[in-house]
Amino acid sequence: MADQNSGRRAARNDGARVPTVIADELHIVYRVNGAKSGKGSATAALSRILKRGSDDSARGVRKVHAVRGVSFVAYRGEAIGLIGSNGSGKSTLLRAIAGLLPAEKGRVYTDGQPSLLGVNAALMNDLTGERNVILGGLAMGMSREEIRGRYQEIVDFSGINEKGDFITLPMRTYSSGMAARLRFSIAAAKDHDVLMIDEALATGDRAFQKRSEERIRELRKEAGTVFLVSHNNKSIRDTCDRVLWLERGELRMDGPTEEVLKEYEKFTGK
Ligand SMILES: Nc1ncnc2c1ncn2[C@@H]1O[C@H](COP(=O)(O)OP(=O)(O)OP(=O)(O)O)[C@@H](O)[C@H]1O
Repeated sequence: MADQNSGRRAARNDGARVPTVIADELHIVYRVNGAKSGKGSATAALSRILKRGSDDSARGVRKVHAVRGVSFVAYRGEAIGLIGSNGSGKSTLLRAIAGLLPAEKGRVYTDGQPSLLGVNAALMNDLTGERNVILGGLAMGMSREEIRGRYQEIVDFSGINEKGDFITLPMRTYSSGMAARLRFSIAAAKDHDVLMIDEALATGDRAFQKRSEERIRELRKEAGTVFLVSHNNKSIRDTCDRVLWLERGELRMDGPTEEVLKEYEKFTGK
C-alpha cells in the first residue's frame, strides 16, 4: 500500500493538483415504468402495450431529470461535502460518479475505481459480521492476508463487540446503526482513490462519529478524495474543506465550506 501511495504523494509534493473526478455537463435521468397518473385499469395497460414502439411518454414511462448539467473537478487530498434539500440529486450524483448510473448527457471521468460506501461492500444479512468483514474486504479487492491483518482493527473500529460478542451473530440481528458502522469500518479499512460516503456519519453515536472523522482525515492524507453527503452541517464543517450545493439537480454553489454553508443556511432559514 505504501509503495502505491508514494507515487501519489510525490505528485502532490510537486505542487501539482491531481484531478481524481471530473464531471462535465452531467445529466442523469431516471425512467419510471407505468407511472402515468390515474390510469391503472386493465384496458389502459393493454392500450399501453399496444402502443409499444412509440415514444416514452405514450408508453407510460415517466422521466425524472435528477441531475442537470453539473460540472466540477475534484482533486486528490480534498474532502468535498455534498449538500442540498431532499431530492436535490446528491445521492444520484454519487451513484453516477461510482458508475452505477449511466449519463443521459455529458460525462464523468474518474481516476481509479471510486467506492460508494454501503454499495460496494455487498454485505449479506444471513452471514455473521465476521464473514461479512471477509466478504466486504474481498469485494473491495483486498487479499485474504490483508483482511486477516486488518480484521481486528476493523472490528474494534466498528465498536460492534463493545456490548457483547455480536460479530459472530448474523447481520440481520444488528440494529441499522450497528450495520452502518460495520459497513463504514470495512470500507474505511482500505485506502481508496475516491471514497464516497452517503450520510454514514449521521448513524453512529458521537464516539463513532469522531473515529470516522479521524479516519476520513487519514484517508485524505493517503492522497485520496472523499465525498460526503450529509444533512448534518456540523459533520460537513468538521470533515470537509469544500462544498458542492445542489438544488433541483443543478449545482448552485461550489466553494470553501464556510462560504457555501453560510449561503445554504440563509436559504434553509437556519
Ligand atoms: N430510483 C429512482 N427512480 C426514479 N426517480 C428517482 C430514483 N431515485 C431518486 N429519484 C428522484 O431523483 C431526484 C433526486 O433524488 P436523490 O435521491 O438523488 O436526492 P437527494 O438529494 O440524495 O435526496 P435526500 O436528501 O432526500 O436523500 C428526486 O426527485 C427523486 O425522486
